[in-house]
Amino acid sequence: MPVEVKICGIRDAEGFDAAIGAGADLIGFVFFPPSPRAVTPGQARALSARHAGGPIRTGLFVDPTDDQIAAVLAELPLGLIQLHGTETPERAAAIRARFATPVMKALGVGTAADLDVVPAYADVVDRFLFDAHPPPGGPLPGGNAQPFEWRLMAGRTIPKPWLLAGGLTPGNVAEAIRTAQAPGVDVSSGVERARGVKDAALIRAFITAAKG
Ligand SMILES: O=C(O)c1ccccc1N[C@@H]1O[C@H](COP(=O)(O)O)[C@@H](O)[C@H]1O
Repeated sequence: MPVEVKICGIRDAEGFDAAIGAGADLIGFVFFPPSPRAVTPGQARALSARHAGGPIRTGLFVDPTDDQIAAVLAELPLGLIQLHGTETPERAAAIRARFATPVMKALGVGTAADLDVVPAYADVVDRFLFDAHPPPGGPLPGGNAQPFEWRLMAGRTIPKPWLLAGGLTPGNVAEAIRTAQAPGVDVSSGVERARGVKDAALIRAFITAAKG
């Protein structure tokens, strides 16, 4: 199976077009205002309309209310809702049911014990994303360019498709995939020339390295 690649935090046409052109499987729009990558639903809709079909449009939310999700879906159909906060399995199930949209739960990994919660989500989400824990007291629960020990994922049976994230770059993604035995990867900081500013050449290099 080819490795799946998600390019997250797309905010402009350069990043969107580069991700599409290089063959991204998923594109992430961040609907979390404190993030330097945040977009409004209208901005995401305009970007998404540049290309019909193609990558799964993923909406990234952090402990969202139903109203926040509804406001986005009113502008832009999403193929996947990414929950990157402290959403419980019950909350993830409720979001999935109410919006009839697949859900990906992001989980922070620092030790093997962090994976103990996976079974609780297995029946109520469609995908998992494994990211590093955020720095204590930091403003963002993800998107911090922080890797975790990739070997913690090796040999694990994860009951749904999953993406490896956290501190990935064009230079380390191939090794990360091999070490974690990851079926997919997700990147934000590693394909930016400045915080929140995607770089087309880095996006192309990342996708080439991940899929190569
Ligand atoms: O990207 C963000 O700003 C962000 C904000 C809040 C929660 C998650 C966020 N990003 C996710 O984190 C992973 C890892 O990011 P990075 O590559 O280490 O910068 C990213 O792929 C997004 O899914």
